Amino acid sequence: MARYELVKRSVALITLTNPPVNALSSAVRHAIAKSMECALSDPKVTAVVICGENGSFCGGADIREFAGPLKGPPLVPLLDAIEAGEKPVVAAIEGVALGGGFELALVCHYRIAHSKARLGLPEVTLGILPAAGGTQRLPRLIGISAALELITTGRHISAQEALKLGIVDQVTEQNACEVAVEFALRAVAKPLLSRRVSMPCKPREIRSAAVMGIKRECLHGHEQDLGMVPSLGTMGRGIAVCLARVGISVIAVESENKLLETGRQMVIGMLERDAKRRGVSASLNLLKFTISLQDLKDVNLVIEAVFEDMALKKRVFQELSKVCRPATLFCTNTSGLDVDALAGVTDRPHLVVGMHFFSPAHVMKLLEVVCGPRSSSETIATAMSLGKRMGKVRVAVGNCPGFVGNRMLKPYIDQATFLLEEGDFGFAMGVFRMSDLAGLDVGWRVWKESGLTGSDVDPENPPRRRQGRRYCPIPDMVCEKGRFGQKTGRGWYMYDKRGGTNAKPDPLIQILLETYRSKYGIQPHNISNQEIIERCLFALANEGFRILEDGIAARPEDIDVIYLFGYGFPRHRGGPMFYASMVGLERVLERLEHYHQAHPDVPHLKPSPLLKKLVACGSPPVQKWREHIKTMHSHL
Ligand SMILES: CCCCCCC/C=C/C(=O)SCCNC(=O)CCNC(=O)[C@H](O)C(C)(C)COP(=O)(O)OP(=O)(O)OC[C@H]1O[C@@H](n2cnc3c(N)ncnc32)[C@H](O)[C@@H]1OP(=O)(O)O
Repeated sequence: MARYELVKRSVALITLTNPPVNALSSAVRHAIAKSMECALSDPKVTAVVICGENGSFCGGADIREFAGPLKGPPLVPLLDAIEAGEKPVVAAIEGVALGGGFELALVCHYRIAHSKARLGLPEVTLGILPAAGGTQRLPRLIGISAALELITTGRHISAQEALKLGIVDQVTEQNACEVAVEFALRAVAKPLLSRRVSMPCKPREIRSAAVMGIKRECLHGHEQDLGMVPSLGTMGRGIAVCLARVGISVIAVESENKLLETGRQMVIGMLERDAKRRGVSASLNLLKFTISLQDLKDVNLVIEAVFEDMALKKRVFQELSKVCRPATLFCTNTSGLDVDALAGVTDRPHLVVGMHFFSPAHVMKLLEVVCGPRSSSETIATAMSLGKRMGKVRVAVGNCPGFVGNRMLKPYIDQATFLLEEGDFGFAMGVFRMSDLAGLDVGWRVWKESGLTGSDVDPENPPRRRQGRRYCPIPDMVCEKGRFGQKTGRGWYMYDKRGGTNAKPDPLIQILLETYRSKYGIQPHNISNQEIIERCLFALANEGFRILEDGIAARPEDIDVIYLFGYGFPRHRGGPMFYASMVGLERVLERLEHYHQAHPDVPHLKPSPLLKKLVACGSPPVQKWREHIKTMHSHL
């Protein structure tokens, strides 16, 4: 009822043999159980392939046994044991994988399908529901709506559709069994945890954490001696407070005794005020301050919150790799740098994850958990669970420049500055106040690093264009005057003091704009509120559609949560994606097309393919968009 053989010296090949469709009779279930036992206990076996004889994987429960009493091993524990096994199991699907046969494939860690294979859960056509885990595993794998559709219709799908939905890992024209054996050999060294569809990964318990910050001023010194110059900055202080107030022991790293004392006083002050407000005693005994990285050797997790500089962060992670236990998780609070590049310099890339807090970290609710391609499911689950314990609204996102929130901000801010260039200064100033608050130098540094501005860029050749697209240099001109926003008391607005929050229009900015416009012969014109809103918000949502296409966010609701909790998007509008759906996707598309025609050198205004596709499909409601998205990030 199942043949067991060793192929390629280390792969156990289990072939179901129950003609005509290798249905899961009691004898077949018994044979699978025995074969798996052999495979898992034989040290020569490093991987397993399950296939079916005569070009058919498995037609499901053996309907010939339906009339009698259940005999032989029950299917559900058998399938659970296959999934839980410590050796990779690959399903080689030829012909059909239906009902229980499909459920058998779902417990395998990888699925290879022949191009002519068909898969489905036809139970509904027999008046029953999939009873061997299909109703749980399939939604986890492909999302609730797509799974519900397959479960409730019993529709058979092709191998190609299964690939598109993310059910199979590879489709082949060749012998699926041979391809699966080769695949299994390559899967041997890979972690299995994230391949177990049914098992929500268990997070680790975090009892102790370290928070490291390095202020910008220490950057130069740090280049000479990494270990001794860390210093807890604003983000580090906020994160340390968040950790201590939920009972986690925190080691805060400072660079020198003077800074140590200042940092200690600030954190203790924050915790005492916080405890007073909440009517509890401050958890000061959980805090330790140190200037020695050696003190981090036993912590469960480190949150790096150093100055936003890739080279510096890399050095910090290299140093941490030397000091910390091999199991310590490394989290980075970067707001947009490549998490995988940081993982790559450590001795534990699977234990590296982004935890992007928003400033001030002890107040702002949002936490983006950035999943690098090598972050393990356990690492991600731990970061998500820690965020929950800290009372954060957590969204798992993919790894790309700016992740979700800051990536979408770019086209939004670009539009605001282009509007500033074209029109008068009298429109709603949300973008500019926000930029003053965040610090104008942050974006300026990123633009310099990406070659958009700086001493080696000729601003006049060609003017107002960079890298083949429209570019507005006004923000650079503001920064060149040392106006970095609230922290310098001057930015787009003027403030009564450094760090002041009371923004007043600054005549110097008005003069700067007038001089700039006359230099480039720009005739300012009135810009309607409608155009301002459409160009800023539709460009924002348009980037959101691209983020969904790229698999950086799993669903539009995640983007909305990020904007509601991290960027002050008006609650009653529901977030940029919900807002776009309320305006009407046809309208958003039509306006973006209009603005892109008027500004062909602004690629962010070009409607994204997903937006076009959704409109072509009749503008489905937000919760249905996922069905139209091809790319799915396996961790999200
Ligand atoms: C009891 C403990 C286990 C708990 C179960 C847990 C949950 C699992 C539930 C299920 O799996 S329910 C069963 C789901 N499977 C099906 O509904 C498949 C039904 N079959 C088909 O759709 C088709 O037969 C086919 C597989 C697509 C093949 O179609 P084709 O047109 O190529 O050939 P057919 O003439 O239809 O069939 C050929 C031959 O195969 C026999 N057969 C098909 N499926 C089964 C089966 N599941 N069990 C036993 N036999 C099956 C079919 O009767 C034909 O036989 P003959 O008439 O030629 O003798």
